[in-house]
Amino acid sequence: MKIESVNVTVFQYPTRRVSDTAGHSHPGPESMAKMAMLTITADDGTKGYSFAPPEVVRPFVVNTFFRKVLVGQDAFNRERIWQDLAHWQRGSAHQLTERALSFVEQALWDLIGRKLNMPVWKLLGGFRDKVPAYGSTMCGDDLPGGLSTPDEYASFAEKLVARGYKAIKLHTWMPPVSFAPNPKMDVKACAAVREAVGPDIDLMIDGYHWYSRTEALYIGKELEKLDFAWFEEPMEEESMSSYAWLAENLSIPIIGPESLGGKHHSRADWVKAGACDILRAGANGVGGISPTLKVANLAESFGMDCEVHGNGAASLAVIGAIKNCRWYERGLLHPFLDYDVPAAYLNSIVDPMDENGIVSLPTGPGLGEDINFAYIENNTVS
Ligand SMILES: O=C(O)[C@H](O)[C@@H](O)[C@@H](O)C(=O)NO
Ligand SMILES: [Mg+2]
Repeated sequence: MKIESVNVTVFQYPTRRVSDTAGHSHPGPESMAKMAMLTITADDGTKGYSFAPPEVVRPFVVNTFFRKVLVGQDAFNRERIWQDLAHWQRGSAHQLTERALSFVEQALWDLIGRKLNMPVWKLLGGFRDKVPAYGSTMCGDDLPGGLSTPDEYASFAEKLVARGYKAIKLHTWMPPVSFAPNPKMDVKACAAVREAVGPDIDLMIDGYHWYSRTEALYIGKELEKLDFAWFEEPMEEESMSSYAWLAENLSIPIIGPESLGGKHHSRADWVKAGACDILRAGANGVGGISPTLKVANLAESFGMDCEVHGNGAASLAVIGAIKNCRWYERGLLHPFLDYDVPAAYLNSIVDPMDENGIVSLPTGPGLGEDINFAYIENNTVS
């Protein structure tokens, strides 16, 4: 099955998610956003798809890297294609990013799964067809009735538990929110949520990512009193020694790295340095589904869990194939937004959750996205 073409369709769709000046999403007025659908077509007509921000898979990236490496290759030689692209990253002047690599690799997996008429998670190992989800909140805000006070976090947490979630992760306040960063406010939000949901719900925090060691130590010690399940990205992840120091000084599990580059390579060094108790990798951030699987397998070899970063089909493809991931990150959630409503270009969401907080993995071929091709065709902008 030779790869014949790699194409990108950019289309617009309505959204109520806006980004702040640090790139974090919050609810906002409805606006039209743009999305790119990356399509890999094989010589027998089989197609594979992934969705990406248009700038990540812009024409320069597709023409300069994707087409030159993929076209003419056997689509089943996915690892060879991935290695060839990954090696080009060094000489790409930072134009071939981990995220671009992730999205083209995901489309390749989707193509393979569609060709074999099997879900990717089953192709990769088929460990499970269901997974418990944690509710991952948006970052805090200053929206009255939103996530602007500890009590509003507590009230939202109660709603999430009523919806079925058995675990909740708080993204707390970060700049540009006026009073952030604020370790004491972070702790107050965590304490209010623990008070509201009781002792049987797993709680985690993912707060401001640039605290000092002493600020992170203070928060961590307070979280231990609240029996939090993990402490995520409180400091700059480029400083692995800071995380090793923090993990040495706290009993609460430290999880990471999430946003650090270096794919599965950097994560091996984190394990060796004792910089985390739980590994983390996302299929959009470490170069795709296979590198995420490599991180999960590395973690398993050291008796560690690997909590997959982010929601979506690619995350589920990995989680369905491995044992050492306890949760699916379902989010990001906010009181003002209904997560269960699919985006206009999808007929249904890929991660439906029942009243017990269990997400059933997609049974369709490939990544299992229920794509509304007619909508995309009617809303194509380039
Ligand atoms: O806003 C962001 O940085 C991301 O959405 C991130 O917060 C979120 O994906 C995350 O950290 N999950 O663990
Ligand atoms: Mg995170």
